[in-house]
Amino acid sequence: MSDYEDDMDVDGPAPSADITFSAEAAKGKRSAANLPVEAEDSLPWVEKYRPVTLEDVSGHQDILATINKFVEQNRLPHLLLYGPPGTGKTSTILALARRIYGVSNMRQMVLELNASDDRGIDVVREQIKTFASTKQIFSMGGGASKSNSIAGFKLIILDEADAMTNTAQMALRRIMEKYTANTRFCIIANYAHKLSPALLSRCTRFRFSPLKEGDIRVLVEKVVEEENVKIQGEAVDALVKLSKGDMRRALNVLQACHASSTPLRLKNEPKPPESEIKRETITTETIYNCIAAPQPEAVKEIVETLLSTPDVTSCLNTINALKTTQGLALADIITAVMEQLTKLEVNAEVMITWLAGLAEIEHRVAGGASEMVQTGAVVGVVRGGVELMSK
Ligand SMILES: Nc1ncnc2c1ncn2[C@@H]1O[C@H](COP(=O)(O)OP(=O)(O)OP(=O)(O)O)[C@@H](O)[C@H]1O
Repeated sequence: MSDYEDDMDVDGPAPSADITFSAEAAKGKRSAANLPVEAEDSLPWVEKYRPVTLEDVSGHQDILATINKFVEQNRLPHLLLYGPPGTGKTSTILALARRIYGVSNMRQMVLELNASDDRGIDVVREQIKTFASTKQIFSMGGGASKSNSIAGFKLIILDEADAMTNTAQMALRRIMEKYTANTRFCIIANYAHKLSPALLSRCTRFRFSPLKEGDIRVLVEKVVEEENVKIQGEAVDALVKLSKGDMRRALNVLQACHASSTPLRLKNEPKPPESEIKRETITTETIYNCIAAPQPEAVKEIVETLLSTPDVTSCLNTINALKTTQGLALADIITAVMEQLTKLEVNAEVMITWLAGLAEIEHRVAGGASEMVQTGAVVGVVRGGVELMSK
């Protein structure tokens, strides 16, 4: 679009040596594509399997189609990518930057800042100013084409922008206006409602929803094959379900379970060939333990006891015994119990008692209330609903 193309100005002072910027340095996020093979071995899988191109990003077809259209039309508005963690916001913008600039030019053209750093907006402003005003010293190449004029814009990625104060957001608004001539901003946040309306109105918004189980499964199965993970089919099902749309969580849990299923090696012992490593099989139980989610049998026992035992003390003892033996947190028990209760066919009054009661307890637990007292409250709420049934 012409309003983006006309006002490019890449002249300015020579690059300053003292600013630190890198497309992928923030939060230790690095692309496996740029690393030597030996280093890849010790990489967390979330980095090793981070999408390199936009085609590698799972799910979010509509968003990817629109972003691809922007590139084809030589148009790059300011972007806001928001949504829950581990859904591919950072990966998408890095893949887009790679597509626009090519790997070799990214260092010069992309500045990634973590907006929640406590360096303050003044430092951020200074970094942006220096970055935006430095001259572009590369000749287009390495994937970027000369006719592709959006490659002339610098890209500033502001991660975790929702952690910025209101004052910082106001300052950012000004900064965005000032450097629009040769710079585009991509704001990344978990919650759009924590961003000021003034910032929101300057960006084209994309909501990254939790990934579908099918999308998570495809990558998990690929990693299982490539890393020789020994895992039961049902354990993959449990992993995909318990990840709740968070791909980072799925890969981290899989890697942790794989590591714990691999026999320990002595410090100087060389790594044996893959075929000789005797790993234990990862089971559903391993996955539940690693995620620290209550095992389905434990939840079943808790729910059955709560529904069928009028003796409140006995209910409390059952929950407390399971909490101790399985190391469960009350917050996780509440979520699991609620999931089970909502599957029951009961009248509206009972269901409202359960839902409203458990929601309140969860809120209190999140605010630091005593687990012991709140465990009693769970028993009270569920039994209260059961008593209503018999009226
Ligand atoms: N849509 C996806 N397709 C493929 N891999 C993904 C996707 N989403 C997340 N991942 C995996 O999870 C890791 C974390 O993803 P990413 O950093 O893009 O998430 P994010 O949405 O930016 O999360 P946060 O809000 O916590 O910063 C990636 O390195 C990648 O391995």
